[in-house]
Amino acid sequence: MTVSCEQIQMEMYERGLDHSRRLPVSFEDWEEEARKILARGPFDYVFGAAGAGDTLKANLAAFQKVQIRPRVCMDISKRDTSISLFGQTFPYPFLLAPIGVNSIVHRDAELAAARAAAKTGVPYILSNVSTTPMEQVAEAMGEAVRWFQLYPPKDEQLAKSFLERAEAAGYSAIVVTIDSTLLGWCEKDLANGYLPFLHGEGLGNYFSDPVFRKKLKQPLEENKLAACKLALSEGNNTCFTWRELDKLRKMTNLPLLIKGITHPDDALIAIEHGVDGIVVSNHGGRQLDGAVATLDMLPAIAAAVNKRVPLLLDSGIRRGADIIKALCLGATAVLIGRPYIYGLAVAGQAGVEEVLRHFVAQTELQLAISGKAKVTELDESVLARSRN
Ligand SMILES: Cc1cc2nc3c(=O)[nH]c(=O)nc-3n(C[C@H](O)[C@H](O)[C@H](O)COP(=O)(O)O)c2cc1C
Ligand SMILES: CCCCCCC(=O)C(=O)O
Repeated sequence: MTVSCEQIQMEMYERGLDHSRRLPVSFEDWEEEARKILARGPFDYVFGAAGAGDTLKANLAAFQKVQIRPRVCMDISKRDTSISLFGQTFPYPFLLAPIGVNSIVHRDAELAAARAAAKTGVPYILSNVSTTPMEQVAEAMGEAVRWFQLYPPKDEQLAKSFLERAEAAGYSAIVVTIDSTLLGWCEKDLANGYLPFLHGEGLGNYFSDPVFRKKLKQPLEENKLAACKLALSEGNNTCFTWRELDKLRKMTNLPLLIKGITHPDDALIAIEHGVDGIVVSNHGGRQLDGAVATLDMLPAIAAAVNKRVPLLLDSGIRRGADIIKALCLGATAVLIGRPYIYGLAVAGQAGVEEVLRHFVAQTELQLAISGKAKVTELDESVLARSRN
């Protein structure tokens, strides 16, 4: 049974009476706690963005520009935050975004995030560059819903192997990320000289893959750095075009989403190439600095796509209000990124659970106070026309 926003709020007020049990509430406080706990390299890796960070800032500003126009005296006693995607019903309109290398923020890494997602009923998208191999994460999640994110490697046999392993381990959709065929210019990481993959972090799926291991000139244990560099070079797949997407499409019957779309024309091309869903994303401002904010592009993409496939959105989701705004502008669901990683850094699985409970409560509360009882009733009429 799901808990209501009132129950979650009451529990938080009561727990707050006991100072020793307090956890952060706002995104900014989780971030600040994580900053205190983590070493500079890992913190900057998560916090940082490409270049001057203009896109990261634009993502957040785009949400502030949109305002909700509430209606009052509506019957909001029975609230429904559930959505349907690919024939499945999910209790909330959000999923956990694929975020790699969780081991740099907490020793339990992806296992903690995945367990928290499973416990809360939120689908988990496991990153291709997780530290924990996908089979171990699947085992920790039992029957809970999980999707697998792929950075398409240059080697098609390796791509096939990743997809086959994901399907065998019960991942029920594939998210192909296409905005990161080169590493972004992340100034903090360059200044810190910190790229976790070169330390062997985030390569659990590669190191456990038989196709990848066969490609190594020396056994992994004898030359780990060479293996790390090979994995990175597989992921830096600048030859990936729509033709390669066609090949991936043929490799799996699972629903396939493309992540990293910000242009309506690319959304249409992706549909022509058989994708089942689109994630409107600029990678949280970590790739192209100066790129458009995702929320700003959502209406044009939604108009072009015209409900042929579901749209998901990420980059800048910090609170329940952001989720409501994205849904009003045409998203079926959103992905939560940095907020849950800060929860993981601060308190492991319990921290991710807490962050997710806040999103659960806020989504329901914001929905209700907007005057709507179901998230599926949200549309542009709920917003004030004061964008830009
Ligand atoms: C530390 C970090 C690692 C990430 N790793 C991946 C990844 O492995 N695969 C992927 O598709 N996106 C990755 N992303 C991008 C997220 O999936 C998502 O698009 C982004 O976090 C959304 O922006 P936000 O966190 O500002 O809301 C990563 C983001 C961060 C912050
Ligand atoms: C092929 C390796 C790409 C790693 C990018 C990790 C990531 O998505 C991020 O840090 O952002």
